[in-house]
Parts: sequence; C-alpha cells; structure tokens
Amino acid sequence: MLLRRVYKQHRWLASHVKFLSTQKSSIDIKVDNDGIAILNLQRPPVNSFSMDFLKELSKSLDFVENNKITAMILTSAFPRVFSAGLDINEVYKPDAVRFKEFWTTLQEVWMKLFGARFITAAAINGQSPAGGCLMAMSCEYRVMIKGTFTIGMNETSLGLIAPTWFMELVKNTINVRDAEYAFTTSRMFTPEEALKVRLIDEIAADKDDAIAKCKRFIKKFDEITPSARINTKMKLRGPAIKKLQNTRQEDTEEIYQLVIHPDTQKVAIFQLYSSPVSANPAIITGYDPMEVCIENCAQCKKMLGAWFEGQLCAESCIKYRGKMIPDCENYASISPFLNKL
Ligand SMILES: CCCCCCCC/C=C\CC(=O)SCCNC(=O)CCNC(=O)[C@H](O)C(C)(C)COP(=O)(O)OP(=O)(O)OC[C@H]1O[C@@H](n2cnc3c(N)ncnc32)[C@H](O)[C@@H]1OP(=O)(O)O
Repeated sequence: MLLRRVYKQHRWLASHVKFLSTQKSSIDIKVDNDGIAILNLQRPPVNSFSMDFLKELSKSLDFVENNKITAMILTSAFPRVFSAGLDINEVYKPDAVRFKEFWTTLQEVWMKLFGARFITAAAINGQSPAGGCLMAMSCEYRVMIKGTFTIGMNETSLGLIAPTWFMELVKNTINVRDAEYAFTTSRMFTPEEALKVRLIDEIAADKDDAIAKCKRFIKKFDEITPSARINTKMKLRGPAIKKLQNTRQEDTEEIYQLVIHPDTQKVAIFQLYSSPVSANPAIITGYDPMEVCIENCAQCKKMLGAWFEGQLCAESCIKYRGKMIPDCENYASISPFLNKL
C-alpha cells in the first residue's frame, strides 16, 4: 500500500518535472521510480555559478526537499566538465551590491546542499575545479569518472582564498596535511589521486556507471532507519552550518575585499579573455596598457592554441605593468611565450 503510494507520487513527480524541464532551465530534474532525483546541470558552456544559476540550484534543492524525494544525484549534462566553479563574470569588476547578493546566495545554496535532509551524491563526469569541487564535496558520496579530468582546489592560482567553510569541509574529508598542501599549491587531482586521499569515494567507467554507483550507495540506506540517518547527518554537519550562519556578513565582506584586490582582478581578466573579446565591452573602453597586454595574450592564445603559453604571457604583463605588449603577428614580441610542444 505504502509502496504503491510512493510509486504513484514518483510518477506524478516525473511528469511534473518533465513540464518544468521544458521551461528552458539550466538544471534538468528527473525523478526515477526509486524516488531518486537526478539533477543534470546544463548551463553552457561549463556550469559555472552565476547568480541566476545559483538561484535555480536553490529552487531545485527546494523541489527535492518539498516533494519528499529520498535522494538526489548531482551530475553534468556536458561530456567534459562537471562544473567550473564561480562564474568569472561575477568576479570581474564586481558591483559591490550585486557581488554581496551573489555571495549571500552562494552561502545559502551551500547550506541547503550541505545540510540537505535527503541523501546526496555527486556523479562527477568531468573537470571539477574550485567551486565545482566544493559542490561535489558537499554531497555525502562522490563518484568520479576515469579519464583526463581533474578535481581540486585551485583558488590560490587565481589569487583567491577559498572560504573558511570550504577549507573546513576539505579538512574534515581528507587529512589535514593533504588539505593544506592541496589548497596552498592549487593542486588538481586525477581521479586516482583523488581516490587515494579520499577526496572522492569511487571511480567509474563512464557517467552511467557513476550514476549506478551513486545509486548503490543510496540503496545502503534501505537498511537504515531514516530518522537515525538524518539525525546523525545533522549532528555531524550542523555545527559547520551554524558557524557560517553566525559569520555570514564577515565571510561576504572578506571575500569581497579579496575579489576586488588588483591581483585577483588581473587573474580574472585573463580568465575572461579565453572568451571572445567583444563579450567584454568594459575592457575595451578606456586604455589601460596592462589590460590591453593581457587582452592580447588571450588573443594570441586563441590564435596559437597549445603553442602559446598564455599564462606566462599574462604574468609578464603583470610583471612589466603592460610596458611590452605582445603582437600575435610579430614573432619577436611573442617568442618568449612560444613553446616547442
Ligand atoms: C553549492 C555550490 C557552492 C559553490 C561554492 C563556491 C565557493 C567558492 C570557491 C571557489 C572559487 C571559484 O570557484 S573561482 C572559479 C575557478 N574556476 C576556474 O578556475 C575554472 C577555469 N576554467 C577552466 O579551468 C576550464 O575552462 C575548464 C577545466 C573548466 C574546462 O576546460 P575546457 O578546455 O573544456 O574549456 P575552456 O577552457 O575552453 O572553456 C570553455 C568556455 O567556458 C568558459 N569558462 C571556463 N571557466 C569559466 C568560469 N569559471 N566562468 C565563466 N566562464 C568560464 C571559457 O571562457 C570558455 O568560453 P568561450 O567558449 O566563450 O571561449
């Protein structure tokens, strides 16, 4: 009787979700007959967290919670990237009010995901740097597919410091020494290395296998009293959530100050310039030699691909304050950044 009711509810959810997913959403939700919601993140090109995407993620988590779904698996609709973390557009030259709203939304989503009463798992089917790693780490179980993908905390390479609550989470998941080394050196782990330090729990052959392995983990809870599971999870995770709740404003202010620091902005502009130049009118107005220098590095990187050391070029712009601007068609000016492959 109970089982029939649960099955009927999930069939209703499945049709309801199909309706939701026709609304051109960045997250596709499907609930299977076992009552497991699969959230396929599909914000092109790399599932980076913009304010809108975070708000949608927040609504999706509410949907799972409010419909008494027992478990959720987070994965990506893209074949090579799970999530690229924060959307660099939210970080580059941020408006103070918007950035603070953005960060507050991010804190909220994290608390919802980390403190979810339903079971959470991540099927990591591609690259997972920084915020992508944090999203996976906030779940209870992580399966990553094998391949040339990496996962890790690369914030320092961007001139950023990961939020304290992210550091605590990693420190509580892998050992303190590995966490310190990984955070300070921006180390990115292959699936095998990540498994060795327990950053992930299993390696899968492909996305279907990763989802199947997540489901196998979720199935373990058929043998466990739901209230015992939930209360235990809350006892373990509650203190970290409370800590952030009590320090939200300081956390936001600290990150904002960090983000607007000139060094961080220089890295952000370089990251942005992997995208078409015309997409960033703020940069092409006004003449700042350092920005033009980095802009040209990005342009050369686009033209010359793997032959060109874009990061090295950007570092040189910063070091010489834009005094030597590379010209992609002038061999002499770009030769220091060409490699022999
Ligand atoms: C519950 C959620 C909680 C989240 C909490 C977050 C807490 C804060 C923690 C961390 C801070 C951060 O996340 S900082 C952001 C760090 N991210 C990165 O450094 C990733 C940078 N990107 C890459 O390394 C690569 O793009 C990739 C490995 C993700 C994919 O490589 P690939 O070669 O497949 O693709 P491209 O590099 O060519 O990129 C394709 C396309 O995507 C654009 N892109 C990439 N990353 C971002 C980004 N972070 N924001 C916006 N846009 C991004 C890139 O510019 C390309 O665009 P175009 O095709 O238009 O050129």
